[in-house]
Amino acid sequence: MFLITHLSPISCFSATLLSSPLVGKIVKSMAVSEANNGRGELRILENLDELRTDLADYIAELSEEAVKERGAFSIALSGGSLIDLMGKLCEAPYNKTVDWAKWHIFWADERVVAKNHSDSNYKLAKDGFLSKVPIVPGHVHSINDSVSAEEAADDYMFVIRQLVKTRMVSVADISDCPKFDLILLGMGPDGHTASLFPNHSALNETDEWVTFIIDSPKPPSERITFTLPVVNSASNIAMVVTGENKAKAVHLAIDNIGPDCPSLPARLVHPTEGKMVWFLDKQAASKLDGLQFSD
Ligand SMILES: O=C(O)[C@H](O)[C@@H](O)[C@H](O)[C@H](O)COP(=O)(O)O
Repeated sequence: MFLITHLSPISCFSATLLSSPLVGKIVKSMAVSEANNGRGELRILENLDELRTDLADYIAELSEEAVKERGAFSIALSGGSLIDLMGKLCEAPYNKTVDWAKWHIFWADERVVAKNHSDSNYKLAKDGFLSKVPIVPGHVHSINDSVSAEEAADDYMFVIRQLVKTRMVSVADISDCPKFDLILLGMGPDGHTASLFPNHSALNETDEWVTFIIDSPKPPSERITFTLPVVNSASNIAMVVTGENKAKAVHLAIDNIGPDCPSLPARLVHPTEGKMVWFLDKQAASKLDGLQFSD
């Protein structure tokens, strides 16, 4: 029997593995993450409160490292439950200790609606996070909400290109893709992530950094999204997934399920040079192979 303990000292939940495949995968993936064949590090948290604290610690640490190394922290957000789960960053000690002036905010995906619309990921982040910490307004790179989805994707690519030129956003070593310090992603029960949905042609986009869709199965239908090459060029990717309704998708996205493995978008996320961490609560992790929870 093996014990996975995830790295944060405050998050003392552990899971027992009854068989070796999962632990083999975790150890292997952590060991070879730079070689790009793992599914990343798993952090399975006892409850949402612990997940919030662990996620805030993780983001704060990455911010500190990036600011120390290159004087800026480029972070891309998603929509959904993520913003609420990042909420501890607005509280002590993070609200005082994080170097907010160095943050540059982007969106891994955005719904093509007005910025004050209740569906807007910008509005969600602004109300739940950005308005509560001293981020420089000029460092918040939201999409152009007054044009079509296609134009909004082009505009957003242009914005990112300018920031890559000035190195506010780094560039990947082995492609010309932007290399965000951190991309935060959620996952739907169908395995979609950002606005990359199962069997959608957007999954095959390799020429553009940002693409658009007008037929999202999750409303609203019009969205723009980072493409897989951009997602996978990030220095760090956090996949934050909670709730029992995601357990099957988590299993399909992480476990070794053989050749018939469906092309689940979340499974296609694996950083080329960076690191990936899964933040899961017990419910979302409940269908992972060989995992049994000890109370
Ligand atoms: O704007 C969006 O719709 C998202 O970016 C999307 O990819 C989201 O992250 C997942 O659907 C998970 O959302 P929940 O965490 O709310 O389930």
